[in-house]
Amino acid sequence: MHDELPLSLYSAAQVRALDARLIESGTSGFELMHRAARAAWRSLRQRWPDAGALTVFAGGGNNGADGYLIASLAQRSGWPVNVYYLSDPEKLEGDAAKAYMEAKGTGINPEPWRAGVKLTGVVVDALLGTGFSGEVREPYAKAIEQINSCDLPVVAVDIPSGLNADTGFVKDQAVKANLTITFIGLKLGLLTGNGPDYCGSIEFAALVEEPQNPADAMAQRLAPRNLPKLKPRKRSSHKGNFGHVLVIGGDEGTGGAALMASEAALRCGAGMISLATRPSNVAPVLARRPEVMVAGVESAGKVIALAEKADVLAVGPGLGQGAWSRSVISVAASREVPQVWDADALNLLASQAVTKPRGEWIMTPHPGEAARLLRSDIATIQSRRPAAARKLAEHYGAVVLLKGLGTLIAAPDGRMALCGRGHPAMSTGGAGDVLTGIIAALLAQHLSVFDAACLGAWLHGRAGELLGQHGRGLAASDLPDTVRQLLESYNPCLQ
Ligand SMILES: NC(=O)C1=CN([C@@H]2O[C@H](COP(=O)(O)OP(=O)(O)OC[C@H]3O[C@@H](n4cnc5c(N)ncnc54)[C@H](O)[C@@H]3O)[C@@H](O)[C@H]2O)[C@H](O)CC1
Ligand SMILES: [K+]
Repeated sequence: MHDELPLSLYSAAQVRALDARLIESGTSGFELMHRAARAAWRSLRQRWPDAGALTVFAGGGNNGADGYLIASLAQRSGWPVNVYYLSDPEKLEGDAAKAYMEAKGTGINPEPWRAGVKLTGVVVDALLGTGFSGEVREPYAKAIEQINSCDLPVVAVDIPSGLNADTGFVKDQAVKANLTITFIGLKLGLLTGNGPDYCGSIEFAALVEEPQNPADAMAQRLAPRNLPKLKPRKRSSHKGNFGHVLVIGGDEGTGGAALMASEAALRCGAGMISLATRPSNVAPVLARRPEVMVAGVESAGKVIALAEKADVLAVGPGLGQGAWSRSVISVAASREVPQVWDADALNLLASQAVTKPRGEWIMTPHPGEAARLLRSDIATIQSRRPAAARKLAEHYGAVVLLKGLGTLIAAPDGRMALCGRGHPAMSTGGAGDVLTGIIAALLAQHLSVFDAACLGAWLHGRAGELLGQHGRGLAASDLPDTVRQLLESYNPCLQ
């Protein structure tokens, strides 16, 4: 996966600002373009050394200019090159005009793109980069369709054309690349939403030596080198040092969800785990996990006593939304201890059947729950994931873990992280309940709400990848053991 990529993630506008700063500080834009073209050509040749030919689709801006320069490099290396332009290059200005002239100077004869032109070798998508906005206009849309229908390798320059670099959203169509080489700043949209499906593998070229300043970026990508850590355990430790998690959930018939959350909290190191659930779930939980202090509760009364002993609450797994659910969740809302709310807890909050908790808390909505919480719809949420996560965080005063490809973690103070880990095999019942338990255990072991959400997301996603290697049929209850091993390998229990 992408662990060698930079940690800072940028919007297109932030990259353009970085660009401008580099140019102001003396590096010419044309020089940056040459560096970009050389980096792209180097990656392309490494990946397809025997392709022997290039077909470049050039747009009407500097992304197109990159394409002209890449074509020049290929031409000089003896590869036959076809360049098809989507905007009249004679109208290009500044550096882009210079790039076009350079291509012509190497004997390239760019032609206007039209449907049915012949594609050979490796296809280079230099149509749209950070200057793309709105919906892909014609004839770009048809050119993208032709690129996507050819069975040749496709390299996207900076961004797959048609992909929104800030949100990872694709409105109609975008280039489906085998490889994306992106420059100066890694764009957030390449790693979230539709981005991973369109980028193929991602390579990054900084083009300059200057280290990146995270303050300039929109988000930080989570990787082993920047993950939050639990403190090593003293030999004199006892279970009270590692917190008492109370899971509130498990309506009739959904006790398994509450059990999985409890099991995950256990496997992630919480000192004690209690579970407040429907009485009918008590026996099966005890049978499976005697370590979990399970109590059958009919309504809020008994939950209050349990909640008073808990350091952390995990609310929602298998909770349901009926009268019993509304009664027991009201206890959580009244408590000040750190909490993680998921699933039906969020649905009850969205329907205003309960108020949000009083203390620090984390919500872990999937896009559907986020839509309900924002009175919106899934398509809208997915079209602006970063903004949706941020809006939820501000509105509810919570750390928001917005699930979906490229999980986003947003804090009310504006911090944002992205977890690129995960696997399609994790699309299985219970995976979310396990995440809730993991996060609760990390809160119980004294991580902050933002750090617990970040580390929890990463452990969960990475464990899913490891188990996903065995294909479909990943059972959510397989995750906690793998998470436990991952945690130990990344953050050893003893000094
Ligand atoms: N020093 C630099 O600037 C460097 C830039 N790099 C490359 O340049 C692009 C950004 O170039 P820019 O000219 O700002 O924009 P684009 O080329 O991405 O796009 C502008 C181009 O696209 C047309 N357009 C915009 N939206 C649409 C749409 N919805 N449908 C159709 N056409 C659209 C617009 O009319 C213009 O013609 C950056 O990505 C890099 O590739 C260098 O790599 C580094 C130095
Ligand atoms: K592009």
